Amino acid sequence: MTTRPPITLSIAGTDPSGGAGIHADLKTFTARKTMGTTVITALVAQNTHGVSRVYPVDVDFVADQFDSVLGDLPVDATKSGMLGSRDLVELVVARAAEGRLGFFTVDPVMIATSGHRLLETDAVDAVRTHLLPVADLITPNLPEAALLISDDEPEAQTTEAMRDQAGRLLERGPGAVLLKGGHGSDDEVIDILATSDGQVREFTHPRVTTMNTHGTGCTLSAAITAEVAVLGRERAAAAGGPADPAAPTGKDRSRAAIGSDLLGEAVGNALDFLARALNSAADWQLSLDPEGAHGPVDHQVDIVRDRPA
Ligand SMILES: Nc1ncnc2c1ncn2[C@@H]1O[C@H](COP(=O)(O)OP(=O)(O)O)[C@@H](O)[C@H]1O
Ligand SMILES: Cc1ncc(COP(=O)(O)O)c(N)n1
Repeated sequence: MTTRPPITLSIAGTDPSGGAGIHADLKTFTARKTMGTTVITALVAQNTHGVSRVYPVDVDFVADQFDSVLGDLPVDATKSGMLGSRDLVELVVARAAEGRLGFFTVDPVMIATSGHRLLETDAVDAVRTHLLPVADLITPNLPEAALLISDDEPEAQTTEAMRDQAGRLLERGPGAVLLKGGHGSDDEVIDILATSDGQVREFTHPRVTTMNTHGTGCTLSAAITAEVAVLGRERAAAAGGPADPAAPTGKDRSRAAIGSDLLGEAVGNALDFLARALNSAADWQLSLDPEGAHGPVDHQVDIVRDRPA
């Protein structure tokens, strides 16, 4: 009998300094016990001080990367991060519609914490109208949620307003919305998960006092994606079902297989992992020029280091 680990895919841009984007995603996929694969959308020169330049990858080469991964490997769950342009958003929508991405998390990355635009303005509408409906889960932060509702929607300032916006985003067609409250300033961070079966869950964590929050959104969406892959395969094995169905896993199929209880468990596990990673790196000073630097979280927090730091 052959076996295989859960397989995850990240569609995103790079971060050579290792804290965000594809780099954060692959580390997280590994830390959360899946085999990570990637489709790279843009090469980004960035570090803990911000983005200096974006070098977009040609659409046809992104398509070739999709063919390489999806033509060969049975992907259990996928996340998208930085897509950059409208053409790339449309390509990802087309690939999602083919039904080989497994459970599909969309992190609607628009602007880096440092303020640099990572999604062209004319691509926002394609995300709203075409990408959201093919997602099983979207994970906007407070400014992204407002912009995905409309150009003049204000950012939510209260938990009630977050619940309301999560509900309105569900109307755009994703299977679930995790509205992240990391951009607030309260002592507690509240994240709201609303699913299309009408359930709403609130997750609360103490705010960690740290400058090292670069890549938290990437890490969280990758961790949720990995958890869904792991839990989904565990459930399928426990139910005696085929681990690798011959038919593609279409949108309806992955939504049906991943109920809101499993998704709630996956989000809870992923947020706990992120809290450990944030706490572990809270006092890190990595940059040669620490003033104003936003360092990464500790993706390795659960992996024993056998040498002194
Ligand atoms: N200082 C912090 N303390 C605790 N959790 C945080 C902190 N900053 C971010 N998080 C967690 O990381 C998640 C993603 O962060 P957020 O800033 O909302 O998104 P993004 O990185 O996409 O802008 C939040 O939902 C929250 O759970
Ligand atoms: C390639 C890439 N994707 C996403 C982010 C957002 O991360 P953050 O909001 O923490 O800067 C980033 N900086 N770079």
